[in-house]
Amino acid sequence: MPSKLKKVCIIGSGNWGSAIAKIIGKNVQKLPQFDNEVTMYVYEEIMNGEKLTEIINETHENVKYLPGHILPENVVAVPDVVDAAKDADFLIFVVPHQFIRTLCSTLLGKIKPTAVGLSLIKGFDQAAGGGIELISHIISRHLRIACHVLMGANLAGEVANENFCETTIGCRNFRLAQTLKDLIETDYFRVVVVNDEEAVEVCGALKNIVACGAGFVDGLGLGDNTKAAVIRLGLMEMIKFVEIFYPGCKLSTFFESCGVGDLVTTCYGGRNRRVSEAFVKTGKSIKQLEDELLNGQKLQGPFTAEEVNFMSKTKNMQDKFPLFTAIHNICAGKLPAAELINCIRNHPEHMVKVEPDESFSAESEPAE
Ligand SMILES: NC(=O)c1ccc[n+]([C@@H]2O[C@H](COP(=O)([O-])OP(=O)(O)OC[C@H]3O[C@@H](n4cnc5c(N)ncnc54)[C@H](O)[C@@H]3O)[C@@H](O)[C@H]2O)c1
Ligand SMILES: O=P(O)(O)OC[C@H](O)CO
Repeated sequence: MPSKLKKVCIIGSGNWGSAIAKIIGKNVQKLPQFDNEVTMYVYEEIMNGEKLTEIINETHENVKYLPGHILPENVVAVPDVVDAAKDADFLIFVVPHQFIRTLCSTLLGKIKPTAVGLSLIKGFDQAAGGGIELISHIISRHLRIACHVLMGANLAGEVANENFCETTIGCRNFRLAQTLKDLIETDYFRVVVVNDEEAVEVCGALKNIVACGAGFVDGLGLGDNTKAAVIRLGLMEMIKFVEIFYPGCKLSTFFESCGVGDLVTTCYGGRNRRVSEAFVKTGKSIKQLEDELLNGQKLQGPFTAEEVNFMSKTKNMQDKFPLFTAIHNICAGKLPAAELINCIRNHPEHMVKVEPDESFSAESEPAE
């Protein structure tokens, strides 16, 4: 008789995938409704002549993407994504966004039709017709399963160190919300669940563009006031983006960990910031720096900036997103980084915002 215990598969084993595997691996051991074994799809690589999956299963350490942290022994590395996912009731998607379509094609028809997805992937993909598509929507559409999201101020290394932080789950299904929270939450990793799924996911994707801007500011040596301006204008463009393309989302979502929280952490401690700073200081390309500095980890910001720019250009809306546009042009080598501030100096957010009511006009006109 098949087991009634719920099985979890983590699709991805990079820096964040491995950190979340550490949490989920421990949590399932405490939750009676879950099977003890957690499968983790590992994109196979050879490290010093040995397969990464074999190293992980023998030493319980992902020596390439999360060295120095021991994963629970019930997390089993599997090199074939179908083998890893086929029996799972919960699929945790945590690969760099550029790989999601291929993985979905491989998984189509090979997973449980009742499986539930949770995407931790920060990014978008281009949609036909000049727009963007949310990663959770790509997963839902391709695999015909529900897919919720988790985004937050969560630098993987700090989470793996068990330093306190918060995260946001976007889930409209009330019953599932509690199960997902139980699966993810620990005493150092606190989860807030909101039902504003799209806004949570858009925040997670767009903050990576802002992080590149913060890195350019650091590379140019402009200091913390300028960085604060980039963070604030970035937040305003994130809100504008959601207002235009995902109407009905809530402003309050931007005050969750997925919003301002993630903007702060990513603009000070993230990989997008670090590579963007080096881009200004060294003059090397983003791709070259990604290869040199990240040891196989992937950047999401420059890709996302390109995707968002493609959409705003197609829809003739570049003037609504001057910061996102400038960051894309700098990443693409079309604009010198030093031009960043000139591009945002006259940002629409700097317009006078006081309404011309009676009291305003009376006080502002000098008396005759
Ligand atoms: N690292 C973080 O601090 C962090 C925190 C929160 C969210 N995220 C998000 O999580 C997602 C995954 O990031 P990450 O940090 O775990 O990954 P990562 O940057 O460490 O990426 C490397 C991963 O990509 C895999 N890979 C390489 N080529 C592949 C291919 N062709 N097909 C499939 N996989 C391939 C590698 O094996 C490795 O597992 C991203 O969207 C990221 O924005 C990351
Ligand atoms: O290192 P980054 O720039 O990919 O950011 C990592 C996380 O998204 C921070 O929450």
